[in-house]
Amino acid sequence: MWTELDGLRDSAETRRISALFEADDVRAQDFSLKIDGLLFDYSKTSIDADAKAALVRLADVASVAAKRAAMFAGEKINETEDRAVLHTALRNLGDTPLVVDGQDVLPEVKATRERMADLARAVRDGSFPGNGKRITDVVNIGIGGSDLGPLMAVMALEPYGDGPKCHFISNVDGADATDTLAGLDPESTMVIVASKTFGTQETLMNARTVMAWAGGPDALERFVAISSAVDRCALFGIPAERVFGFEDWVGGRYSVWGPIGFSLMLAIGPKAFESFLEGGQAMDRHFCDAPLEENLPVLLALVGIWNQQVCGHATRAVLPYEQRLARLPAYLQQLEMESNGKGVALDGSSLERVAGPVVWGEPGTNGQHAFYQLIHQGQQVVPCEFLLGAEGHEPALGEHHRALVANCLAQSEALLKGRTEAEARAQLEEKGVSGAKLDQLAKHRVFSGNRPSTTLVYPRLTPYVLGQIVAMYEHRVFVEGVIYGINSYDQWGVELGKELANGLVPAMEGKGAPEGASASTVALLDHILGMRD
Ligand SMILES: O=P(O)(O)OC[C@H]1O[C@H](O)[C@H](O)[C@@H](O)[C@@H]1O
Repeated sequence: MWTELDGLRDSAETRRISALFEADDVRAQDFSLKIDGLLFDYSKTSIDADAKAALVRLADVASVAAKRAAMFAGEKINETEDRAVLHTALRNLGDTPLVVDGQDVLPEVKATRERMADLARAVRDGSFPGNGKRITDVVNIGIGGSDLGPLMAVMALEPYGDGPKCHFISNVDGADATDTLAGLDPESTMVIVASKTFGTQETLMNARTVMAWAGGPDALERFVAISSAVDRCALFGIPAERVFGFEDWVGGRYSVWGPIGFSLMLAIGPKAFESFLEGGQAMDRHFCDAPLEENLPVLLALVGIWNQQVCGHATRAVLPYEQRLARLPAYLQQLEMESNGKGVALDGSSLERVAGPVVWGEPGTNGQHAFYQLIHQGQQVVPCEFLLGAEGHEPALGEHHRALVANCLAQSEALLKGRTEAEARAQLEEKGVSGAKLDQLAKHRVFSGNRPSTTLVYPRLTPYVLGQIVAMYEHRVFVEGVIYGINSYDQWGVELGKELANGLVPAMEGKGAPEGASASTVALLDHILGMRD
């Protein structure tokens, strides 16, 4: 399956991206895609026509189209957990039945969304709780997929946030609850306990702490629970009318579209939330209908595969030139690395290739003043994914947005072109530097260039556009997972640490280290216990 691509490695290694532009006047058009207001430019990569054809064939041979159909049809493609993968149903606003295990799942999804919208409207217009103070603040307690999606989206859509202010508690570190609750009034704060399993240690501990802060069980009237284990919510004391359930075919890191997104719905209102869903659904339609070579999530995945498997780049940086997407890299770290950071194929055999790169990033322009040094001159190449809005939300600050765009475009240009030693020397000579100093300094000012990047331009970060972008990344993960032959929808790799942590809690209470603990862990425990009062 990989032979054709592997055969392109040698030519890819010697090729310069700038030469591809010199040889092809329309490269920028041929290696970019425009759909529904989005422009995805992948011309600043080393992919040429042969490489693109080989990549598309790879997707074809891997049966991306058939597996995509199976996912959307509700087949149990999450084989290790025997589940369907249907987060797309949460943003399916149509009426065509979607049958899973003999039942159309859409009416229930819609009914839950309507119940959420009713409560959200009541909170936002002040009619909830009715007998007390108006809700001004919302605290979402959750972690991983029950935190990162809504947190990222609430922040991204701040200009649409005309509802209560949302806060997020995730870390089991008591500092998170302490600092988040500081200054909040329990009587005007709604608390959302969000956990797919309703069994996550951090979330339940934080929920108990926040309940005590709010005034004990009486405060439960301002609590909401979100879970796919609704019976456990009742045990916690949250009444059924404020419990929003979802099915196990929604993976945690894919769950922002449904009840887990309730904080977002409270912040921006049900109408704007629906627009977020519409953006996601539009991307679903494009993903299902467009041919592989003109399919945005497919191309995004293939560029990633090229960079990692052919060019050997082990990481990728996500660099949004949009301050409000500051948490997008963290969100994508879970989405991509928890989904595709695997070592075995679906059938249990070891993967022959390393699947799933390390994903990291920060918003521009801040990153420029921190780690871009390595990106430009470090010896390991980091493919960069730039995201950029053609317009911002601050028309009065147009100067800022112009500078933002200029910086983003300048970075991909610098990565592509670099600076030769001759150019560096000429610049220094102009400044009057000469002799040995010139020889030395010129070397430090050389940029190899030829470093790949992609740029996604969107019109403006609206709820619809955010929906498009998030769904695009979800489908990229799917395509990469299919090509690697893995199950992108389980996460067994997080379990061992949880089990060991449970065993270590008693040790922290002075009951001795668990049997079999390593000498290092025993010594660390002794040291920590010895330092405590
Ligand atoms: O939503 P919860 O059931 O509380 O799970 C929260 C998170 O915990 C886990 O350990 C998983 O690695 C994540 O995929 C999940 O999103």
